[in-house]
Order: sequence, then C-alpha cells, then structure tokens
Amino acid sequence: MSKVYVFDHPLIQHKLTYIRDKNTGTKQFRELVEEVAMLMAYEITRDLPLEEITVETPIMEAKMNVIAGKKLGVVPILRAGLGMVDGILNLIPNAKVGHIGLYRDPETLQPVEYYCKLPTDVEERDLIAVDPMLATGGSAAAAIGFMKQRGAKSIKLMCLIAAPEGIKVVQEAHPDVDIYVAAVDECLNDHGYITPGLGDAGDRLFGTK
Ligand SMILES: O=P(O)(O)OC[C@H]1O[C@H](OP(=O)(O)OP(=O)(O)O)[C@H](O)[C@@H]1O
Ligand SMILES: O=c1cc[nH]c(=O)[nH]1
Ligand SMILES: [Mg+2]
Repeated sequence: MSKVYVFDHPLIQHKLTYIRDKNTGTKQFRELVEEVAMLMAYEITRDLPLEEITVETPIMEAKMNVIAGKKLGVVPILRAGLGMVDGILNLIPNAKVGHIGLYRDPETLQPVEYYCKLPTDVEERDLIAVDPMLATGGSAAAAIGFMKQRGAKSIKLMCLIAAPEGIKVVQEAHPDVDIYVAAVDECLNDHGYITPGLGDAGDRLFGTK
C-alpha cells in the first residue's frame, strides 16, 4: 500500500489557510498556490540522490555534492494543476512538463479525458502528478492510469487538499503511488466538493466563476 505524507510545515499551513479563505481574490489565490507548490516541491525532493564532483573554491580543490542527473517530470492535471507548475519549476527548472486534460462531470462526478501529452522518455523519468484537489479520486486515478499506459514507472501524486475518500480510491487503484498533501480534510459534501476545502480550484485560479 502506498504512503500518504502530510506536509505540516508552518509556512505551508499558513498559506493554505489564506488559499481556503473565500475572500482571497484570483491574483492572491494564484500566487499562494504557486508558493505552496514550491514549498511542497522542496519537501518532496528530499530524497533526490546526490553525487560528488570536484570544485575549486578560491582556497582549494574540494569534493562536494550536486544532484545526480535524475530525470524528473511534472504532470499537471488540467486545468487546476497548472497553478502548481511554475512554483515547482522555480526549484527544478530542468524538469519536463507533461499535461493531462481531465474534467469532472458535475452530474456523474466521473472524469472526462480531453488531452494527454507526456515527455517521450516518460518511462525513464520520476514523475510528479499535480492537482490542487483530490476529491473522489476519480481524476487522479484516471490521470495516473494514463501515465502508466504510456509507460510511466515512477509516479508521485502531489495535491494541496485531499479528502479521505479520494486517498482511498487512489491507493486502491495505484498502490505504488505515494501521495503528498498539505492537508487531509473531513469529507466530501453532496456535490463531491471537499469540506471544508477551498471551493472550485480551477474557477478560483482562472476567475471563471
Ligand atoms: O477527485 P475528483 O472527484 O475527480 O475531483 C478533483 C478534480 O476536480 C477538479 O477539476 P475540475 O473537474 O473542476 O476541472 P478544472 O480543473 O478544469 O476546473 C480538480 O482540480 C481535480 O482535477
Ligand atoms: O472540492 C473540490 C472538489 C473537486 N474539485 C474542486 O476544485 N474542488
Ligand atoms: Mg474545476
């Protein structure tokens, strides 16, 4: 069974509270989502392997660590996942970016696919699928399924807020995919929204409501 990691860093928790606030406007919402994604990327990359190289300081030659040429990829689930990409790329500028277009049918709550473009060498990359919301888990489970169908072998899922229901669905469908979140909320409401949550992440990011 995969693991669930909750990032309880005070900066992440502080920013998430203002992301949740309904009085936070589009500009600030977008900035905060990007900042939290960057902080989460800092935490999620803790296990990157290092290798020694030789550098010349002004004083002497010395062996020091750099990140061993790990191939990374970030895969936002459209639309709302886009809001997390720049924050991650601030820290990992050489990561390739794939895109998976999915929206959740408001009646059935089932994911509907409309786009998929992943890096060609997807099987060699460590991929981070990103989406602010893990609600029923249908979208994330489907997106991870598409990534695997196209050859992905190493996948992590990073979300701002998860519902217990969504975590269970992803863990059962993809027991090899660890889940990284800033918060696990109480439950879903009758419309499949995370409670207390933050509302509709895509609409709040792009000002479409
Ligand atoms: O876990 P689930 O029940 O599948 O719900 C979560 C999905 O819903 C939201 O996307 P939405 O369908 O609103 O699309 P959007 O990002 O284009 O707004 C969210 O960004 C997730 O992708
Ligand atoms: O709470 C939710 C659930 C699905 N999608 C969102 O944007 N928010
Ligand atoms: Mg939406």
